[in-house]
Amino acid sequence: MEKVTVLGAGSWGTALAMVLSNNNNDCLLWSHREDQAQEINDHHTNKKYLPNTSLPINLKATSHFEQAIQHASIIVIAVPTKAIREVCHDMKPFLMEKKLFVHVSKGIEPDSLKRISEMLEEELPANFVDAIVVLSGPSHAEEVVLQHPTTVTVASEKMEAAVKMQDLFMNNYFRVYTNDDVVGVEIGAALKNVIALAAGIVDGLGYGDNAKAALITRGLAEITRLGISLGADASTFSGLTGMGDLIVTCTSVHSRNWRAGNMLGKGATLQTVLDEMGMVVEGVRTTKAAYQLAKKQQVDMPITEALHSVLFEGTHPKEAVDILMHRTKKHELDDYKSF
Ligand SMILES: NC(=O)c1ccc[n+]([C@@H]2O[C@H](COP(=O)([O-])OP(=O)(O)OC[C@H]3O[C@@H](n4cnc5c(N)ncnc54)[C@H](O)[C@@H]3O)[C@@H](O)[C@H]2O)c1
Ligand SMILES: O=P(O)(O)OC[C@H](O)CO
Repeated sequence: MEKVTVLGAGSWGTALAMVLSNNNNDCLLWSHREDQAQEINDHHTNKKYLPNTSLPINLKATSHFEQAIQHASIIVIAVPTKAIREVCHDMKPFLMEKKLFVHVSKGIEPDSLKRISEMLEEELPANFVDAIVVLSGPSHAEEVVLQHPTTVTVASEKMEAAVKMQDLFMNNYFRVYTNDDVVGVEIGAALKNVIALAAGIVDGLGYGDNAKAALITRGLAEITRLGISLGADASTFSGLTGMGDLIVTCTSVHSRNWRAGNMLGKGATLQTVLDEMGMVVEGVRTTKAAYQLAKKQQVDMPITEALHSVLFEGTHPKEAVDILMHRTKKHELDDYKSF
């Protein structure tokens, strides 16, 4: 039994805290909202994020940040990308010993163009960091809490830490693989949300399965190109955190990114969509970051560019699809020659 703290009591933090509690760990879930921590402790529910779910009795919650940090030497960070720096910054005064940090967020920071593990490295004092691990893969919280079979990957530059987290999370419904390609895992995790937004848009426009298959396949090609330019291993993108997560996010009604795209495709404005979702839609901010990163790396990312023009430049989704369809004709494998 390990002591573990999960920071962030949204859908994913709560689902992972359930996995850890089911595995008989002493898991403390931190929420920045006192009423939510109280609901979890008193009623074993988290109705806003996981309606109809009974949480394990051995799962405890707190809104006391210092208590949460001091509870464990394993800290799972499950807040949206936008909140990563703030949470790490707030942690600093309470770090008294080396800890193992696992992050499960899927995004890239606009402007700095940093991946999550790079943000953690910048924000957390190195003398208190035992290791940084990323956990990612095709995994909707809604299915994990039903204990439906799910597979994910843990990646770290320190393989023994990845193996330790594999053992901590793994059980009969949650299968965990290891990988040492942190860049590939984080780039796949973040960029699949961009493609999922686009997949939702084409569904919203009523274009159907051919268009979606095209987006997933050509989306994977541009994600792979970007990843390789940043030093990732090409084969990571055909794994769980690449193709696997693209499939689940582009095809599931559980996906907030797909749902947001779907509303956009049906004519809603971005602001209306974000107001109605009430949960994080990582792909919006990551589209901005991916667009900037593609320019910086001089990598051709036409789908990302098209989505950027829809989200931030007022292009109508139908027009963006037309632009993609009228790109210069080419050999299908041209892109792969530079891999
Ligand atoms: N939901 C899933 O199925 C799933 C699966 C895999 C990965 N993820 C990733 O996990 C991350 C979190 O997603 P989620 O689904 O749990 O989001 P969510 O919207 O369901 O919950 C986010 C939680 O973070 C809290 N939060 C927001 N800003 C905060 C701040 N500044 N300080 C502290 N807490 C703050 C919110 O109150 C909420 O409890 C995202 O990067 C997402 O891509 C989600
Ligand atoms: O609901 P989404 O779109 O944030 O996707 C959730 C997970 O990342 C799927 O693996």
